[in-house]
Amino acid sequence: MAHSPALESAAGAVAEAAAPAGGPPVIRTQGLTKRFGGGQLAVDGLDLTVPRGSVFGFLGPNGSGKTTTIRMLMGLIAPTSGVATVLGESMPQSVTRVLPRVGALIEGPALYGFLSGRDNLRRFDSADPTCDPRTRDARVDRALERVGLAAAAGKKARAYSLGMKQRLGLAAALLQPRELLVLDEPTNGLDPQGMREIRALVREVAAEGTTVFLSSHLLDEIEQVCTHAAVMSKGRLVVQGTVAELAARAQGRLVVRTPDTTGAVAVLTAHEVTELQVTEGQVLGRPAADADEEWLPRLCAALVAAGVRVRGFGLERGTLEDAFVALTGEGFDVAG
Ligand SMILES: Nc1ncnc2c1ncn2[C@@H]1O[C@H](COP(=O)(O)OP(=O)(O)OP(=O)(O)O)[C@@H](O)[C@H]1O
Repeated sequence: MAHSPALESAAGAVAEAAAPAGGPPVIRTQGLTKRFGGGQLAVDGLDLTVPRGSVFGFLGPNGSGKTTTIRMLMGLIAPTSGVATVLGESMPQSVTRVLPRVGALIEGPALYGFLSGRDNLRRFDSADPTCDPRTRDARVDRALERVGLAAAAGKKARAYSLGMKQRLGLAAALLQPRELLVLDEPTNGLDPQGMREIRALVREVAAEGTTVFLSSHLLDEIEQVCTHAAVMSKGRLVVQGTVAELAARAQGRLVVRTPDTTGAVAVLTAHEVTELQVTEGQVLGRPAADADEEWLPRLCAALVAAGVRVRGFGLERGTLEDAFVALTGEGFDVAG
């Protein structure tokens, strides 16, 4: 996508509207940029603001720069330019102070296949110098319970399904209460039930006061669990804000149910409704961008006056997917 200054200023406006009422953001980046050795510009001038207490969805198609951003935020790779602060500290400079306050699941957990799920967690716990060894077993059991792996805890990790491995990774991130949980595509490879369970867990962790930052290429996932979202496309931030604000930017769709579709199309066209689609007993269309509140009842009256038998009439709410398509001018499932 060619970069649009209009989109950039729109992104800034929404970011300001979504800024927290009090307290510094949990994650903030300014001009964060990563150019890889081969010249690949993976992240380009990213200004991101993640409010404390949010469930923040980091959304974008494959290859849009999400993992590269997360790796910079976690101090795993250094940015080419720009700055990132996490929990008020500069990254990667303060990585040793910041990481104990963050639970992270990035690119799948590093597990020992020959160890059981429980022993893998014990290993993670013992690698953390802040964890008291005397309470280790209780912590490990609680984490296994939370992710639904208590019954499979004695099995070797190599016998785990992808979903079970993902849950074990999440259990590792949840061993200690954290201020921030960072999850890179946490539901990738899970079946619908597994996805629901992870989403429920994310809501639960957020309700306890942990800020959650999760990346996803699934729009409906973001709509279901996130309070805020940022949309990436080809390394650049397209927009960020609350999910409600973003969805509100998506234009609604007009739906007219009528047997008189030809007459309805004539009236809708005269009222500047575009992208008309006619199906059996129904006409769909896109209202003009500047349509005001009074436009809808006026249009309905015009349909009736033209003798169109209106059996149903209304505006359907726009989805985040509509917003994404409207903002980027591209479908969502394109590789970057
Ligand atoms: N180590 C690397 N060296 C060179 N290019 C890289 C490297 N890592 C990522 N890239 C490139 O940077 C771009 C962004 O990749 P990134 O993995 O951050 O995207 P993503 O949004 O997380 O996608 P995915 O969900 O597929 O991981 C891609 O074009 C990718 O090929």
